[in-house]
Amino acid sequence: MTNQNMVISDAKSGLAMAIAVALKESGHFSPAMPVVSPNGYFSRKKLHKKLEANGNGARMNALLDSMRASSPTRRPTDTEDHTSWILHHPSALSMFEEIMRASQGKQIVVFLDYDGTLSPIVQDPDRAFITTEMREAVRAVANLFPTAIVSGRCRAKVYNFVRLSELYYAGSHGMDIKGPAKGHTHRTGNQTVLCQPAREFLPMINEVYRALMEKIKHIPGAKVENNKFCLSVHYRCVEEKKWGELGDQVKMVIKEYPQLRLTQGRKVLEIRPTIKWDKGNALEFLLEALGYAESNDVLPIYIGDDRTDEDAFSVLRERKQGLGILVSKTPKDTNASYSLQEPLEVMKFLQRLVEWKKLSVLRH
Ligand SMILES: O=P(O)(O)OC[C@H]1O[C@H](O[C@H]2O[C@H](CO)[C@@H](O)[C@H](O)[C@H]2O)[C@H](O)[C@@H](O)[C@@H]1O
Repeated sequence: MTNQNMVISDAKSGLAMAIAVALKESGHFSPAMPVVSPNGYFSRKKLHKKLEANGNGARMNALLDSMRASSPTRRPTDTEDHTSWILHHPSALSMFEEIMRASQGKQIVVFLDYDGTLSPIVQDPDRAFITTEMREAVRAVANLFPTAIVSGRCRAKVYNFVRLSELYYAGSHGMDIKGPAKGHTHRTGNQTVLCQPAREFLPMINEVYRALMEKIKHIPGAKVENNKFCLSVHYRCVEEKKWGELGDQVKMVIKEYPQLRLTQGRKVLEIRPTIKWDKGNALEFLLEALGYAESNDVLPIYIGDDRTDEDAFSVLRERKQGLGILVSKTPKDTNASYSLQEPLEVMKFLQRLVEWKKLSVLRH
């Protein structure tokens, strides 16, 4: 990807705009710089004009822009864009044999995001169920490889959806990790893996949860979800004209808490501690707990659909180890190497992994 031709996801274009605004205001913006349009495609001229038209860039609501941009269904994807993106992020199903060849002699460890990866995205977060077939596919994988669910949801909630005691669960974006029930452990023996690096933030998170509930209760469709060590403010069911107001209320509440930060997911604002701990750290923690911290004999496979999964994809890139697989129907800026289109394809990939392992055991 050249500087001139920078492609970025819808979800990130709002942030890119905000960065461009900041650059312009700081005097560092030049029309010659590569930038991104709200369509996900770079047009230096257009953005420069837009900034000019806005006069004082500070008036632009960067958070609202970003919320708007995080709706991947807003524009149809250009076939050409998609074809070129797929060339760089081929389907993990069509490349299955090649992927498996790379795993020769290595221990596969499977990491799975939940929403949008194992369950389809639905309007009501409390009804994001996985199918029985998907559960069975995950169970079969977990019987053959150490397997973890890494989710933004609180651990208890994601466990209630998945209901498989043989898995590792990393809830609250990896800030709450627990190992499988006794009898299902891999190399961790009988030790309970437990990691809660944000424990001291619990009272603060609960306080902010109450404040947010109060502040947004008049906005129809808005919902705050308490994910224990972090909070999710959902706007999927909020009328778009109210998004600005919702964003303002959230910013107003969290400005009183400098130890908390705001990130974004799919039609959701996430409030989490400023500690440097994310899904990437959770992945590293689990590999270490399994005894593969410095090992070359491991092939971690991480499958996820959201921005927060990018932290884990980045870790795999940095380690030059393993496979990041992005679940997406549309081109997105990602650190993943492969793609799958939707949860149904994730299930097929998991089923194939199981078949492949069983066959390779028979062969040896
Ligand atoms: O890391 P994940 O397991 O992907 O969790 C991220 C967030 O997922 C959930 O919200 C998303 O899915 C909902 C159900 O499909 C959907 O209604 C919402 O718009 C999505 O953002 C979950 O409710 C959040 O708490 C998680 O942080």
